Amino acid sequence: MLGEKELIKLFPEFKELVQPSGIDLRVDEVYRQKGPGSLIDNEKDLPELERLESPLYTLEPKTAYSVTIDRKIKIPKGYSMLYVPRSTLLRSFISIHTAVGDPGFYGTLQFLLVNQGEYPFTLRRGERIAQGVVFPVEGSGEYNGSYQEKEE
Ligand SMILES: O=c1ccn([C@H]2C[C@H](O)[C@@H](COP(=O)(O)OP(=O)(O)OP(=O)(O)O)O2)c(=O)[nH]1
Repeated sequence: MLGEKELIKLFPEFKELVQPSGIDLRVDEVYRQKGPGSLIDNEKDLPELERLESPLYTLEPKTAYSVTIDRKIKIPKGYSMLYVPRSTLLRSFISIHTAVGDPGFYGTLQFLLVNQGEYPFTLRRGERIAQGVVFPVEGSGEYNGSYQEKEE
């Protein structure tokens, strides 16, 4: 796992968010599901989303939300990222579900956030909700899938 010094070199645009062993990630937009979806023969039909008004998001009990992270990230070739929740959210009955960040990915990260509790939870746009931890990967190629965005 990479530490602070290496992380600042690899992710200079996240400098102020670098922690001893990861990068803090802040919530940007929050969406509710608006319709059905499917995955059949690897054909994706993602559910329609409805954006919640910011900056104060009210997360209703037993409800799932799709959330974006507040700046685009470039994962350099030769490295992967895993995303883990901020423990304050877990202590508040909020879970965050994430996948792997691939070498070469550029774009907006999107996580699933679920209020598992019995009461509403209020989250402000820009709060830190997760941490990305980075590992070197040997012999990797680069991600070029459907969520890859064009680098500016
Ligand atoms: O929780 C996560 C984890 C990763 N990513 C980003 C970075 C990752 O490189 C990219 C693609 O993730 P993955 O390979 O898991 O997605 P897929 O469904 O297999 O996409 P594709 O079909 O385009 O390969 O999405 C997220 O937005 N959220």
